[in-house]
Amino acid sequence: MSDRAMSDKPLIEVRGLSYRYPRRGLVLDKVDFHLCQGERVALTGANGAGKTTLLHLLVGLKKAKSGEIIAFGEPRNDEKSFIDVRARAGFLFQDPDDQLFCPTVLEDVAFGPLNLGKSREEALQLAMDTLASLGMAGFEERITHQLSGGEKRMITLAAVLAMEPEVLLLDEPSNALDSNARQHLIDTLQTLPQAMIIISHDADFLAQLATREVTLENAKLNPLATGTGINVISAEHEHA
Ligand SMILES: Nc1ncnc2c1ncn2[C@@H]1O[C@H](COP(=O)(O)OP(=O)(O)OP(=O)(O)O)[C@@H](O)[C@H]1O
Repeated sequence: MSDRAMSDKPLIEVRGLSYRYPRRGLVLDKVDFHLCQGERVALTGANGAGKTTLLHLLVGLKKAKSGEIIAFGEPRNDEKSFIDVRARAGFLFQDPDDQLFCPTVLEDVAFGPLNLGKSREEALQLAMDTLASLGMAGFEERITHQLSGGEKRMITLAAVLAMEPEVLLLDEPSNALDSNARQHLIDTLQTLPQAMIIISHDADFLAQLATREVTLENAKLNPLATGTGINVISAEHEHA
């Protein structure tokens, strides 16, 4: 089945996207990409290849030098239009400390839903339910900045999922997780309905999750893996 067969209309589509940092060569050179319903796309490439930069561009945290971003059916090119994208695409940052800023875990996880207009009661319930679904019940009153790296990673995932996003953008989600937590994360992500882009250097993690793989090399995005050789899951099979 072709990549597009899951849905006629991609949730996110990028055409000819280019980006360069000041005084640097192109980190992305006319990149084309699409994410459709039902897909879990592995985004791979060497350190510094531009993977995080691409995800930042998709949600407007950086502004492309040229090219188009169409998200949820609309062209996105100014800050106002990207606010809507960020409400609908849950971004798990590479460093949990960039994402956690409230005193307690419960406040951190409830922050997103509150910000999206839920009542305090609804947001707190959603936060508690999400924490429980990730095996993190009991962490509600913990002081966020005192958590271990792996605990912070799971709390940031809860904070993202509590916003009930349509798409997940996960930047190295298995970093800092022990083998039990990592397997629990894999099991959780396998059950989620959202389409997702997963950046990871963990080939086994991707092999258990990804329905296809794209890789960044020399600023170009290629549809086939050159390095990891992960065995991708057939989206057709998964969603039959
Ligand atoms: N603010 C910045 N100014 C200049 N160069 C930057 C900046 N941020 C990132 N870069 C450079 O851009 C390149 C791409 O960075 P990016 O973080 O997107 O890579 P990555 O593929 O996610 O890497 P990793 O796998 O190591 O996380 C790297 O060479 C990085 O050093």
